[in-house]
Parts: sequence; C-alpha cells; structure tokens
Amino acid sequence: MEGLPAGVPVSLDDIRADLARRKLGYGRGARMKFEEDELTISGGVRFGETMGSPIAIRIGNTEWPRWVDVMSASPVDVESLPKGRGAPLTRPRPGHADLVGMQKYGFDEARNVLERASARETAARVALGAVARKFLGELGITLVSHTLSIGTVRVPEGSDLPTPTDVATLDADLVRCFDPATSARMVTLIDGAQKDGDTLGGVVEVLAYGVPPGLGSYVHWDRRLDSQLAAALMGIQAIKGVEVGDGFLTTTRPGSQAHDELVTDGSLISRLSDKAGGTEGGMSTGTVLRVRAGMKPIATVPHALRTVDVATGQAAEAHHQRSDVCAVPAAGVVAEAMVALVLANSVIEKFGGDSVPETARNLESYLASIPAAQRTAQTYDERA
Ligand SMILES: Cc1cc2nc3c(=O)[nH]c(=O)nc-3n(C[C@H](O)[C@H](O)[C@H](O)COP(=O)(O)O)c2cc1C
Ligand SMILES: C=C(O[C@@H]1CC(C(=O)O)=C[C@@H](OP(=O)(O)O)[C@H]1O)C(=O)O
Repeated sequence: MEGLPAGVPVSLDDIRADLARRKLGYGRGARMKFEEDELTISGGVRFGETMGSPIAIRIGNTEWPRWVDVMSASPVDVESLPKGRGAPLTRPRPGHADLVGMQKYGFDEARNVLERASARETAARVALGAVARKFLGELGITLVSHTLSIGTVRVPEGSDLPTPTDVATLDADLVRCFDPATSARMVTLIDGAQKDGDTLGGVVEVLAYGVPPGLGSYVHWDRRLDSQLAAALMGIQAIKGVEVGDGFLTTTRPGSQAHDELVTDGSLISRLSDKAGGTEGGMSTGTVLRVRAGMKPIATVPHALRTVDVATGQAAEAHHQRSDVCAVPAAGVVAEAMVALVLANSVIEKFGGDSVPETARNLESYLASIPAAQRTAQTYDERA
C-alpha cells in the first residue's frame, strides 16, 4: 500500500482480527477451518506506526506445503503429482472463471485459472483495508458492514441501521445480520441449501460514519466517489450489482419523494432523510455513506451443474471438491475493506499530508473554512 501518511497506528493484531472476521459466517466451507493466515508486516511500519513509506504485508498460508509440487514454479513430472490435487481440471464450472480463463490464456485445464480467480485473494484486500481503516479512524471516520439479505430472506425495509459500535455484535451473529429474527431465517435457509446440495447469494451493506463532505468529484467521471465505490465493490469476486443509498428503489419514486430535502434550524442545515446514501454529484455529502453489493450464488454447486469435459468433448458434470454454501457474510467484510481503501484514497487526494496530524489539520481547516450558512448538522454536530 502506497501513499498513507506517517503515524497511523498499525499492529499485527489489528490485521489478524480483520482476517479472522473475513473467515466468519455460517455456510463457509471446510477450507476456512484448516487454513491459517500467517501474517508478516515486511515494510512501512516501525514500532507499531506507519512511516510514510510503502506498506508491505505478506499472508502465508499454512496449507501451502501440500501444494508445493502441484503449483511448482519449476517444471515437474505431471505423472508424479498426487492423484486428487494434481489431476487436470477439464470440467469447467458454469459461473466461475474456469472456461473463459482457459480460452483466454491457452490452458488445456483450469488449475492455473481457479487458484488465481479464487476469492482467497480477498485476504490481501482485507489486510490492507484494515490499515486503511486505522488511518480513517484517526480522522473520525468509522465503518461497519452487515448482511441485508441471503437468497430471498431479507431484513425488513426500514429496520435500524447498525453503527460502528455494533461491529462486535454483528461479528458474533452467524450471518452478520443486525436483525436477530431475520438472521435465524437466513441460517435455516443456508441449512436447507446445504442439504439440497445448493448454494446461495445475497446482499451486503457498508456504512461509513464521519465522512466529511466533498470527497470525490463532480468534475471527473473516474474520480466520482460513487463511481470509485462501484468499481471497488464490483471488483470483488461474484459481486454482480452495486447500489448507492436506496439505489434501484429510488428509481421507482417520483422526484418529489426521491431526494433528501434540506431544512435549517436557523444555524445548521439538515437533510430530512438519507435516501441518497451520502453522495450527491459524485461527492460525499457529509451524511452517513451507505452502499450495497449484491453477490451471486457460489458457482461450485455441489448438486453439480451441466458442463462439457474439454478433454473429451463429452457432456459432463462440473468439477466439485468442496465449496462454500454461502459466503455473503464474508463478502460483507471484504466490501468494508474495499470501501475503506476507496475512502482512504479519496481523503489523501483531497487533504494530502505526510503525517496523520498534518492530514487531520488539513481536514479540520477545510471544515472550518465552509461558510456558516452552508454547514450541515451531521458533519458539524458529530465532529464537535
Ligand atoms: C468471500 C468469497 C468466497 C467465495 N467462495 C467461493 C467458493 O467457495 N466456491 C466458488 O465456486 N466460488 C466462491 N466465490 C465466488 C467466486 O470467487 C466467483 O464466483 C468467481 O470468481 C466468478 O464470479 P465472477 O463472475 O463475479 O468473477 C467466493 C467469493 C467470495 C467473495
Ligand atoms: C480460500 C478462500 O475462499 C475460497 C474461494 C473460492 C473461490 O472460488 O472464490 C473457493 C473456495 O476454495 P476451494 O475451491 O479451494 O475450496 C473458497 O474456500 C478464502 O476466502 O480464503
């Protein structure tokens, strides 16, 4: 990670805690139980604080010794590989990267594709997201994520939103859902899918509190905050849709009911609602940022899907060793990390600073420079 100022408190325990959260969630497969993340910070941090230089984190995998031959960088005698792990994967899974990956890179089987296409890679994003979150925390910006729906089971419209003080409660919930009754129904649904040899997707929501107004841009399409958040969230494996605020629901409302009206108490401006999810014109508004990501069901369906064996050209069943039944709760933790990375980048872009106190000073002087008649209650009341 490049560009963070000096003075962000970072510890192995902080990063480990977030990596552990990524493994949470009812419906995750066996791999989460036997695989350990071995963490080393190899650059950019000294005595528990960032130094302004690039931060390098290595995540070793305790399972690697079993894969050294199968994924060897040097040529090996393929016949000598273990039967299971070393067997060519020629029955591509519909919905995964297997077939197109083989076509694109000229492989005759999918091992090279699936090891890299795997969401195992999100461990790296969560590790760096943990560092971004620490930086944002120094500036009073805090995040929380939760599960909104799994399959057809959804948190009722209008339910209370979690705040960052609810993170421990959410992490203790089997599916990281803030509504206990809905959580129980989600668990039952996952049990049913597992019994049927099926898999499930769902929707997660990330909230960021304490975001100052004006992050992002209305000038440049690629610097719009909503555009960056959408790209970051869509960049997570299996995410097929992103909503900012009420998203698609807003498209069904007449304009008179779609927007967050502004009122004043004579001193500060308030928004009467938060349908927009904390962005207007590609910039943060200073209200709670709220984004959602929709995940398709896991592609490795135990009740195997129809495919074609590319070694024989014959109809076949897609290969399946093991898989998650549902990884939506874990995707929420990954989404939180991606939002933290985008926000950290946007904060640096707007406020700069080589040390945390310098960035904080720049942020505070910007807020102080906003004329009294333009100040919004949430930003100024909460930061007071
Ligand atoms: C946290 C997480 C865990 C996942 N676990 C699995 C899994 O166990 N099996 C599987 O087939 N896909 C799993 N996926 C989804 C695949 O990575 C994804 O379906 C694949 O990359 C193709 O999706 P795409 O078309 O969006 O790229 C997981 C995704 C995430 C974010
Ligand atoms: C290893 C992780 O997730 C993996 C993501 C994944 C996929 O296809 O994306 C498939 C599964 O791996 P495998 O097919 O080897 O059992 C998951 O366990 C992880 O999140 O650390």
